[in-house]
Amino acid sequence: MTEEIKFPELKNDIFLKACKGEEVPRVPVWIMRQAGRYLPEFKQVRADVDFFTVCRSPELACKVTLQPLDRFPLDAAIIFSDILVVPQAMGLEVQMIPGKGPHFPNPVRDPAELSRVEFPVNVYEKLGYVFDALTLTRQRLEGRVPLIGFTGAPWTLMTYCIEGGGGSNMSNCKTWIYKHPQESHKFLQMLTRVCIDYLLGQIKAGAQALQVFDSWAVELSPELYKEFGIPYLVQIGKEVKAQYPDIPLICFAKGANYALEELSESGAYDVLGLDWTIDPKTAREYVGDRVSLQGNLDPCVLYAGDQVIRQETEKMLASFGTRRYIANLGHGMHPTHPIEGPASFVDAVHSISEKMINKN
Ligand SMILES: Cc1c2[nH]c(c1CCC(=O)O)Cc1[nH]c(c(CCC(=O)O)c1C)Cc1[nH]c(c(CCC(=O)O)c1C)Cc1[nH]c(c(C)c1CCC(=O)O)C2
Repeated sequence: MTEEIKFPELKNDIFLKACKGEEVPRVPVWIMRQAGRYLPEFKQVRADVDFFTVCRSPELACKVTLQPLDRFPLDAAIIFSDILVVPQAMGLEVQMIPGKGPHFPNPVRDPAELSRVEFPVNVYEKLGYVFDALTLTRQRLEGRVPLIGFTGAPWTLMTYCIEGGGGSNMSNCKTWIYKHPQESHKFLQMLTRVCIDYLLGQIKAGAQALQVFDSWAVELSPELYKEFGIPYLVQIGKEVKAQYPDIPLICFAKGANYALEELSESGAYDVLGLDWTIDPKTAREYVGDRVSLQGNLDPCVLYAGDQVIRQETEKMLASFGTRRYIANLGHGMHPTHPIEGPASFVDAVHSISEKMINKN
């Protein structure tokens, strides 16, 4: 194992403090997909370079990670990459088709094809470029804010591997679940192992917090998610925590509001992310004081102009309160969002929450 890398001292730790439920002078805010196509400077980088080439070039990945931070006073950076680098590391081809999204030319349609999936994976060999991007970015951040690493959750990754892309009704993947439950568990367990090694590598490379994205949790019934989703999320959180108890772990299981209670009781995560389909007070009732919450402004609010953004942000803050809370959207930025949207949102979170905290 390599020696621990030396990094610049952290100057803004309010995001890390909120993850652990400590007091903060204002509510921290970052935005899912804060680097992306709504930024002209991102589009400029992408004009000449393919999406996964950006991911594989530490200099470029670092550059686009820092772009939103140079525009907005965000309280955390998230490394520029994609959840689909994990299937790539397992030998599956993934293309990013402009205007359409990810595409697997040869999805794993049948359990007999599991032999095509490379396992075990040496993440240092296959995903070393992500680790290099994290180390470089943490250096270049100069301690401005903490750096978040991430992975897709096993269930969400499995849906892409089997369906070959988004936008389907998950019929192939659900056929696996219903018809081949054992093989489904086998595939999920393989993905879980790689996710754990990948997250541990990200911490060693400089990630100061980690988020697990289960973007397609919403596709499973509560009963199926309990069997095919939650246990793997818990395994990931527990194994990473066993080695790095101080690194905050965030779980964003989009649409699985019914899972909040169980996830909060598992002890595997410090923070649970919410989309906009749940009222903050209801979410807090489910999770008690066991975890911090993150979210959950409807991304479409960012189309509505400064006044509406401030009004909706104020309502959101009033409902979450300022403790054990990280402001974010309920899902990622859209490519069509106006650039003024995040500016108003970030400023509203900071100024309104600061007033709320000073009143107390
Ligand atoms: C499901 C998922 C993916 N990727 C990711 C998820 C989970 C989060 C979510 O649910 O949104 C995660 C992701 N993808 C990207 C990041 C970067 C970090 C950030 O700024 O948040 C993160 C955290 C960059 C990206 N990943 C992608 C882009 C846009 C593609 C481009 O630049 O051409 C970016 C900036 C492409 C991508 N990658 C993926 C899809 C479905 C798409 C197409 C979406 C679209 O076109 O809007 C898979």
